[in-house]
Amino acid sequence: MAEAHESVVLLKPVQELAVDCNTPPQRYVHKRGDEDICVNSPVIDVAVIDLDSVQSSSPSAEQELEKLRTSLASCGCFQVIGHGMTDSFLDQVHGIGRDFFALPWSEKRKWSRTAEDTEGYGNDSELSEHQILDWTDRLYLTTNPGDQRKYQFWPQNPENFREILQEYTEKIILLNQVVLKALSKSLNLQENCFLDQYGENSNMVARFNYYPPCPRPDLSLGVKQHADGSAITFLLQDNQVDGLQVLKDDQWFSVPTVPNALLVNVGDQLEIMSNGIFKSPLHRVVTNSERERTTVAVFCSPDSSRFIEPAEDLISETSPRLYKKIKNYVGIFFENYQQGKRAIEAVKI
Ligand SMILES: O=C(O)CCC(=O)C(=O)O
Ligand SMILES: [Fe+2]
Repeated sequence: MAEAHESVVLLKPVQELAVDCNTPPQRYVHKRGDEDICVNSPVIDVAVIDLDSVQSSSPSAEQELEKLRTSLASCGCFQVIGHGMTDSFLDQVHGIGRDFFALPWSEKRKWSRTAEDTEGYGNDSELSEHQILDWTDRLYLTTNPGDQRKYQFWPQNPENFREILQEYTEKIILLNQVVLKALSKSLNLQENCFLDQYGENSNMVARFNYYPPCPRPDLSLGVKQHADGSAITFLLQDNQVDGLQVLKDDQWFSVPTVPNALLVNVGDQLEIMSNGIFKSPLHRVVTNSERERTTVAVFCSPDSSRFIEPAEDLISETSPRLYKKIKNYVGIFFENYQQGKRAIEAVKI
């Protein structure tokens, strides 16, 4: 048991590897040509949507919804402001992640993932010996439903960690509802159309991502290219350091950080529910040699025991149903991910 724990889990944290490292170990190096790692990509213009305005009864609400639809069609994401969270609260959320990763390894490892679990503090899960590992350490925690939390992985250092993550979860639950209603309205659907598929026990997982400086940003990636298996991901970026890139028309673009905004990313499950109108974009994270970067992603999905499917009102003779009715998409996602495949392909009709 102890041995399994050591061999499966305690890959040396990237944060420790990065100390005095001139070049990343081979397991972290992408072959030239497989991943064209361009650190200085052009910046993409991601729309900034004001949720206050979307919810108002003024004519600007329609314009804002139109902007939302256009941005999603163009790059699969948008930035949201008017979400009701103050700068100082978002700083605190970011701060509990930054302060946690600043603790010595001996302290952080008290919340290490174990061989049996996907949650806790650790780095890339090694799924095969050929896998190229991501230049990142993570803290991965189920936050909702509350009775599925595994508090043995929730740090108590910094001491406000649990309290802030609890408050952030409550706010994201509400934000997720507002965003899903706006997305439905932007397609002229009943406002609860997507939300109804979520059920009572929507699933939320928070992932604190820490990217240490990397001596060769041209060789390694913070996160290799992927699409999210969620319905929606809310990403609190690092105000100081960029790194996220999104693929559009076969080209990588940098996603800028907008102060006090959360980046909303379409995941595969919303692609299914919208019958492919909203596309779950491929994205990745590049590194830099100068500065560490910390982000907080919250992945929101319908209750895993419920079936999801394309909204009935989006299906017609001219736009036939494109995806199967399925449940537990996150399970399907990881099964495919392990084989290096995109799960969304497996659920297409
Ligand atoms: O840290 C980032 O900028 C993005 C992370 C990401 O894509 C993920 O956690 O799925
Ligand atoms: Fe992602």
